[in-house]
Amino acid sequence: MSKLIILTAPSGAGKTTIVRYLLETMPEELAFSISATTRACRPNEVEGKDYYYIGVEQFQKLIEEDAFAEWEEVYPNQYYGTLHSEMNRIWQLGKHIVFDIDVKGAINLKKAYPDQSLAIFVKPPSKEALFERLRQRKTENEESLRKRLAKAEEELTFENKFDYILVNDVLEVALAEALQVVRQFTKS
Ligand SMILES: Nc1ncnc2c1ncn2[C@@H]1O[C@H](COP(=O)(O)OP(=O)(O)OP(=O)(O)O)[C@@H](O)[C@H]1O
Ligand SMILES: Nc1nc2c(ncn2[C@@H]2O[C@H](COP(=O)(O)O)[C@@H](O)[C@H]2O)c(=O)[nH]1
Repeated sequence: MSKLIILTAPSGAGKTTIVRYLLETMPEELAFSISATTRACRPNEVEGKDYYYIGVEQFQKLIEEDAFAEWEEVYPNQYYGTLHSEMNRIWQLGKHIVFDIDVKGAINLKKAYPDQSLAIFVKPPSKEALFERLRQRKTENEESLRKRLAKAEEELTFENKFDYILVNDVLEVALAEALQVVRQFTKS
């Protein structure tokens, strides 16, 4: 049976880094769920690989058409969502689906697929480390950085809602632990 591996965390905790490693290490078994988003494409990102970049109007039309398995307005006027069509695409490949989604989206997806999903909360070693990682990544301007840090404060209180808490302190340790947990889950 195809399974759902959901990685969630406050912005900057390292879930994209961990997701990329899992996909590179288990390419035959795992595929990434490419979300739709209304946020702008970053210089290092690729349409149809990192996200499907769409406008707010199109996003709202898709909501009305019930095209999303889950969606959230993660930041004001920035929508992100998992399309049913994307999940079907990966199921047709016969692979397990890996998600990189926000905390509320992860809770909703887990509720929708309780028997076949593993929801992993990636936890930074400290708030200071999280803030520093986000600043160092240099993807955000002052305003979006402030919004992400404010939201992170709230999201850090949700860790007990998930199946597994993965502390991402030393990256190599976290990657090895993530791989072990995912291998065990996909075999079960
Ligand atoms: N263990 C670690 N130690 C130091 N830096 C790290 C570690 N893990 C990830 N990073 C770095 O921290 C930054 C944030 O990581 P990443 O982009 O993976 O976070 P994220 O949780 O996916 O954030 P977002 O939700 O904003 O997309 C990146 O620059 C990444 O290289
Ligand atoms: N609920 C959902 N959240 C999603 C989805 N795709 C990504 N995300 C989350 O949004 C934030 C911001 O991402 P960024 O790429 O702008 O840094 C982060 O927490 C992602 O995990 C989705 O389909 N649904």
